[in-house]
Amino acid sequence: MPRRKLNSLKEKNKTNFKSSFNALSFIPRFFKEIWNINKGLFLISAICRLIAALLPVVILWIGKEIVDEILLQIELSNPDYTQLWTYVAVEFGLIILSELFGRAISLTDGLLGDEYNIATSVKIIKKTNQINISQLEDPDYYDKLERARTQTTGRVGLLSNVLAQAQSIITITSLIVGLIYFEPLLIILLVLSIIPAFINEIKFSQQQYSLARSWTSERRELDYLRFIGANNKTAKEIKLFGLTDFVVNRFKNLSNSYYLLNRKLSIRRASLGFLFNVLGTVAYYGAYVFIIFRVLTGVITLGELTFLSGSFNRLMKSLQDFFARFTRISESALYLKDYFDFIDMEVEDQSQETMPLPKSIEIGFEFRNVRFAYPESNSEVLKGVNFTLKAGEKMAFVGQNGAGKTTLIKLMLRFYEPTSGEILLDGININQFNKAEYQEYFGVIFQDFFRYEFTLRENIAIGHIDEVENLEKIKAAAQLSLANEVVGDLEFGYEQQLGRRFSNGVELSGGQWQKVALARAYMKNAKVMILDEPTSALDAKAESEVFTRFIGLTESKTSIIISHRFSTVRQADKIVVLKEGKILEVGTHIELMQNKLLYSELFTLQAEGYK
Ligand SMILES: Nc1ncnc2c1ncn2[C@@H]1O[C@H](COP(=O)(O)OP(=O)(O)OP(=O)(O)O)[C@@H](O)[C@H]1O
Repeated sequence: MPRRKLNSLKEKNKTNFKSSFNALSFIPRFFKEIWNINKGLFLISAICRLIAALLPVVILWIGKEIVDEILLQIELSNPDYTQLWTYVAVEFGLIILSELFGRAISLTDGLLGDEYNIATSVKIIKKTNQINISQLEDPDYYDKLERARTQTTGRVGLLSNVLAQAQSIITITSLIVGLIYFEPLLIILLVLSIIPAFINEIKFSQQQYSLARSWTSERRELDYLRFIGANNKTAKEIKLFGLTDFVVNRFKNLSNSYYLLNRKLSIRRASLGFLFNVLGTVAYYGAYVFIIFRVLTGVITLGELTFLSGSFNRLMKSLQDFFARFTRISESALYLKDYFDFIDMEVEDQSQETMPLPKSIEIGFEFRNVRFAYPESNSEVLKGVNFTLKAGEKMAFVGQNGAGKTTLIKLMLRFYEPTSGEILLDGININQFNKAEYQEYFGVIFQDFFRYEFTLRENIAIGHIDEVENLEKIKAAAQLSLANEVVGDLEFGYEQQLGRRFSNGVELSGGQWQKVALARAYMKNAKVMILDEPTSALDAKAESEVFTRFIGLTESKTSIIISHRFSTVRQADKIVVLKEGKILEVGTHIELMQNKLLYSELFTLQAEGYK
């Protein structure tokens, strides 16, 4: 396993110095986003930093004046300390001010960071909604989404780092001006001692980013293993099947290989970093000895010694911080690039001229020689499918697992495009309609419907979220799907929190969840209703009742139901039997029973099972 990872590190995403620097070009856009989020707060932060940046050199200079003033007054027979105490008072005031600005900066950074965090999270959620289902199912796109989503804290850190960097530049410039004024030679010593450490930092941070990036999918796997190894949903199976060691070993193997690679890099980074920092300290003491000599030979005063050694020390520290921060910034900027890459991901152009959708369905849907293979897959899932679904007709799809039933629905809903062939609505290719408007036509409950850990009321309202406050409608939908039977057992009725993730949450049984999901279908007055195995977890009596109500309520509606239960299927007007991506038979229950092909075989098998 480790070998595979080492190779993958070499192969994947070899970012270099250039890409680190290139990523910095995203910073202006980043600041534009922050500026747009809260201009006032941003301005306050900038002003506080500007003032705070100039304070160190002013404080050092006052310190010099204090020392020189003390020395001057000591020499005098009739000393006057007014000036001295004024300097001390000013220094005291400045220190308090610097504390105040320091606090103001952390406060504004924190607030801006929070606002930015909220705004980007919202952006990511909205963008995810614009992206095609096919893109979301593609691992490469998913990795991008993952990096954009998980690096939010990194981007917030970037904000204060970049602002601190701007502040640092002003402080450094002011200290350099002071040093040049008294001892220009010291600058050269300073620069020489700091550059190697900077190059070292940049090189390693880039390598560490490269490693982290090339491990995006493995990190997803690690997250997944952590999830299945430690949560209440999988606990039953993990315990019963004794899977703990299996999950732990898999987790350990994967994380160890990352740990080893990262450790190697970190040790090299730390050792070289230490060596270069020692070089900095040597330079500092060299400068110190040099200044002491200058005082001893009477070239500079004791006050100037205080100022120079203070400035040199502060400057060295500031430069070290500056360079370390620079590498942190270029590292975070690479994550920023991931975020902007995701935000800039191309979405389908919705602005094209589209045909108006028919107000009501007159003719119906027609699948004409539809073939389809999932992206990145070589095998065709649908191999030339032809059928019509007339307006108002109730159709059932039947077929063994993997026959292509759900895929047909996904194509009808335009989650994917057929590889060839066409799907028509009232004679017009469904591609011609505005996608969002077209999808509004449908009320769909998928077999893998999501169990939202919201309240029961919200879970039902998901079907038409605008009606979330319309309890009457929600209750009516619950009655039709039998979800009202669930309500009686819940302490807080429709306001009951569902699922175990949050406090007071109650878990429902599989069948109860299905009744709740089914209620969603009744929330919307959709023109086409699609139920993809929505009743598999219901007991036989409940299913028959649910389906009779469904038929009754959707009498004038076009609908499709996918089910493996023939007692349900037989009630449909038309049954489509699929086998390995092809239509084997189409007809009513009676017609198909007379055909004596797959349908009658499966029906008889199931009927015998119930005897
Ligand atoms: N997102 C996907 N990417 C690649 N292949 C997929 C994807 N979804 C489904 N498939 C494949 O397409 C084939 C048909 O799947 P589909 O879900 O349409 O079957 P189904 O008839 O609804 O089956 P079931 O009765 O088990 O629900 C299967 O072989 C499946 O592996």
